[in-house]
Amino acid sequence: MSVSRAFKVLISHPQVPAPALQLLCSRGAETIICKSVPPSRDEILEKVGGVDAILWAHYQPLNAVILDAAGPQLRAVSTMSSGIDFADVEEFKRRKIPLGHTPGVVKNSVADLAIGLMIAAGRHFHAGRTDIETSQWVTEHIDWRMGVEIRDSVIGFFGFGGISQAIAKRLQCWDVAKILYTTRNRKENDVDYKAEHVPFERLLQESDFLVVAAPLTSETREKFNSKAFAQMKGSAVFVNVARGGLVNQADLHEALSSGKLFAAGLDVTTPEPLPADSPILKLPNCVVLPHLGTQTMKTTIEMSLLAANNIINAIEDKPMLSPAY
Ligand SMILES: O=C(O)C(=O)CO
Repeated sequence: MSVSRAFKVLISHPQVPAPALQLLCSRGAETIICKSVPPSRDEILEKVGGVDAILWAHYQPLNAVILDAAGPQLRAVSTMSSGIDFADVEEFKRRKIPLGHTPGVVKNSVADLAIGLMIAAGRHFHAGRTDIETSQWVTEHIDWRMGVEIRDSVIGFFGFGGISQAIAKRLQCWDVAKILYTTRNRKENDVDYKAEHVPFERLLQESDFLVVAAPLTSETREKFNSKAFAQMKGSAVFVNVARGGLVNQADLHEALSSGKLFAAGLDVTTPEPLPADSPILKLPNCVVLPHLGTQTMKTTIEMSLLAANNIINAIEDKPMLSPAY
């Protein structure tokens, strides 16, 4: 079924995959595509006036300034992301503008990457590479670069949404000792993953691998700070695939450099991009990636299609497939 009249959609980034643009066009959309990479706020503000919908394909602030510039006819916005900490959700609610996002389709690629970080951090990928580059390859030492294994480990999740569940699903055949998670409320489907809902303190104290995969909110900001790291095992591996803001990075640096924490794997940092001289990059026991969680073509196409379908539904006065509020 096609919508009854043509509608205009601002595409905030020129590299949004073609299938999403084709889908929108097949449903009567005129797409107005921004050309700048990285996206230019000036270009967005110049082109957004009068559009019916916006496909927001990056992490810049999505706030009243954009909504004002778009105008009162705006009927739908969807991000191409799971996290929406860059969007002023209260402003969308106040204006009753539907806002969509794409959590359901990011989980698999982020889960793969999280397991990669658990292993990369637990098994010294970063330090091992540096050892080769600095001719410190000393295999004759039996205790050289001893790592920790996922097998027989307690895996803890802070947040137990789609990403954590996708990781837990993958780990079912890794012979883990136990899966724990902390969320505000117990998840009914935790039995599917043999996962136990525990208070935050227990999660900290018992996890051998602690994976952060929760939204950044005022409640979760810097939840992982010196007080939290002090309660974790000295042999623990800390992994963050959510947002850098959940972690006090200076406190994490201190915990890693003082040996209070064994290792960390980070796909997200504060700030992003991380400056090349950031102290966290100098730590041998910290693997840092430049926010690559969803960087596969398969997932990027799925995200763009879900964002396009969110917009089409809202324009057709139907609920978005994946509403953010
Ligand atoms: O989709 C998101 O919000 C991500 O940050 C994926 O890494």
